[in-house]
Amino acid sequence: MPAHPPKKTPSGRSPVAVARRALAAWHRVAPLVRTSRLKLTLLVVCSLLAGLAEAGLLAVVGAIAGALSHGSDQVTVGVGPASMSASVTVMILAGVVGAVVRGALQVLLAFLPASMSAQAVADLRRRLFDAFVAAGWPVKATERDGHFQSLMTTHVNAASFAIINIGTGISVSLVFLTLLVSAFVLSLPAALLLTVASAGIFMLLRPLARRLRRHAAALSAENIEYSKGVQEVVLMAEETEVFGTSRSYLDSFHRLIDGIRQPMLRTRFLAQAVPSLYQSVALLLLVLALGVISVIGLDQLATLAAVVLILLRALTYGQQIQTSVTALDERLPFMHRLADAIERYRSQPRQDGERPLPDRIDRVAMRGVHYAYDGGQDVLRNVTFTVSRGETIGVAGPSGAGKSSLIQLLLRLRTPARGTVEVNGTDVRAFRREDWQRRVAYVPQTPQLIWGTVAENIRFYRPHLTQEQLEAAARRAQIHDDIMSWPQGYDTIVGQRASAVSGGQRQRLCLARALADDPEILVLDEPTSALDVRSEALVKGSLHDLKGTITMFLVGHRLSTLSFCDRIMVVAGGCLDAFAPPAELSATNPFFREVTELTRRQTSA
Ligand SMILES: Nc1ncnc2c1ncn2[C@@H]1O[C@H](COP(=O)(O)OP(=O)(O)OP(=O)(O)O)[C@@H](O)[C@H]1O
Repeated sequence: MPAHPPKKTPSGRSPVAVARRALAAWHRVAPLVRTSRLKLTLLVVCSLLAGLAEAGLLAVVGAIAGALSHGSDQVTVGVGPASMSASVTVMILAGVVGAVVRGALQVLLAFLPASMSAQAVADLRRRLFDAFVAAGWPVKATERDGHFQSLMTTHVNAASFAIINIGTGISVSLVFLTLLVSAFVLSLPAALLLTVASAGIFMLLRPLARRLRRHAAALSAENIEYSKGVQEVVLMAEETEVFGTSRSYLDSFHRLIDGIRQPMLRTRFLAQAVPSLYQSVALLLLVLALGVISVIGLDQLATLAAVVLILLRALTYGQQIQTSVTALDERLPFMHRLADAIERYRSQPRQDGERPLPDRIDRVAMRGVHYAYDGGQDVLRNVTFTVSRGETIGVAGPSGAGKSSLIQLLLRLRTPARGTVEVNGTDVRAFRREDWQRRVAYVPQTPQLIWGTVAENIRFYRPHLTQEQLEAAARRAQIHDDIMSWPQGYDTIVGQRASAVSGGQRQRLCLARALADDPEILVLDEPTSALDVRSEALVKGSLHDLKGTITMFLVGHRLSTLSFCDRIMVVAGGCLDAFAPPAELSATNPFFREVTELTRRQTSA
């Protein structure tokens, strides 16, 4: 759910509505171009200069044409009541200079939006990534699969084009206005007459333009659905490989593809057709100009030619404004989603403390801890225990009892709703998270490998770890011999889908990762549940060797995994039902007795 309802983009095509939409777009884009203020100012100045250069050039061209048609070698450019005369040669030279200046300004005007866009994309990706990384675990844990990838790629790309559209939009609007003002300055009556006439014709095209905008919005929505679908194709590749690609699976994806076809056809068609119609309007304007000439006579031919040329160019820019607004309409939903995501990540930052962690962690405890997900019912209730340094603790209990939730509180991934997690008698929230992360290690139930070498996987972005430390950790995790048997040893490339690494090897590689920085507390979530017998024996061997040297918390469904623990917590219905050595639990705890009996029967069957 977004942090707040998505802001609705104002609709309509009246100048007020377009201005409101442009403002809404600007509201979204402004934070992205904050670092490019100088470029933005340069864009405005260059646009005004380009408009003036173009208007001047067209006025000179019109005046030269007028002079040549009269057989005169003196060219007069009239600006309102004032006028300026020079020879044809001087005017042609002035025209060449004007054309070169305008060309140079246009190159700059193409460069500036591109440069602002590239800068904004880098800034946006950094902000998004930093916000995600700094967000608390509850936000990350609820992130939909593939959503973050989509934000960082598709959405950011759309935003980059939106910035180009905004830059181009600002530039062409200013050139358009400058040309319009120039036409009025040159000849008020001619400009007024032609503007009113063309505005009337444009009104006739408004329904088409409105339709184009509607289809563009529909296309944008379909594109977002489509990209979600594509993400799932890869994400679910293994499952569909196993379950098979049924007719309904194929049909559902084909429907996504077909859903885009109609809005795309309509948008692309209208995007082509509308500009052509605008060009037809321009031709109509020419015919109209001939009519005006016949009414006001040939005396003012030069000025009139300049006004017609300038207004024709202004029309082209008007059309570009239209194109920019349509493209922005397509891209704004992506920008709203990006802004919502950043807001959501930032709204729940990771909690941190200020005090350094004590040199020795002698005791870890929970006191009256309650926890509930998203304001729901308590899934942990009044959990209280103390564990001493070097103890090996098992965490057992039925499925859904709250074992993983308890472990997540211990890892500081989540914060208790009530009660405290304590270290040496002090609330753990008081201590720096960075210290906690360094001295508390974790091996999740399904550990993940990054795409990189074995050494990079064990080091896991901790550059201070030496090769010797990596190898020592690999030995403790009983994976060193396997690594040495691989062709490139510690330089062998592995990855999440690399077939060279078995499930058991992956588990032991991740155990080596956890051990590499000599943690004082090690938390393992079901470390052997998905392993073959040999891998399970190897992992168990490692854990036996670690016993007593490190404080260990071991979540396990199979009691065989927990049999070597000093004490076992039995979590049931969110409460700590029992906490005692395995032998004592066998005699006193019903859950423990039942599971022991079931395991015994399975083994003897
Ligand atoms: N992210 C979540 N949002 C909402 N409820 C959750 C979430 N994660 C777990 N729960 C609920 O909290 C309760 C405890 O779940 P938890 O995963 O801690 O149990 P568990 O003992 O580890 O289970 P299992 O052995 O099956 O992994 C369950 O009722 C579960 O549905």
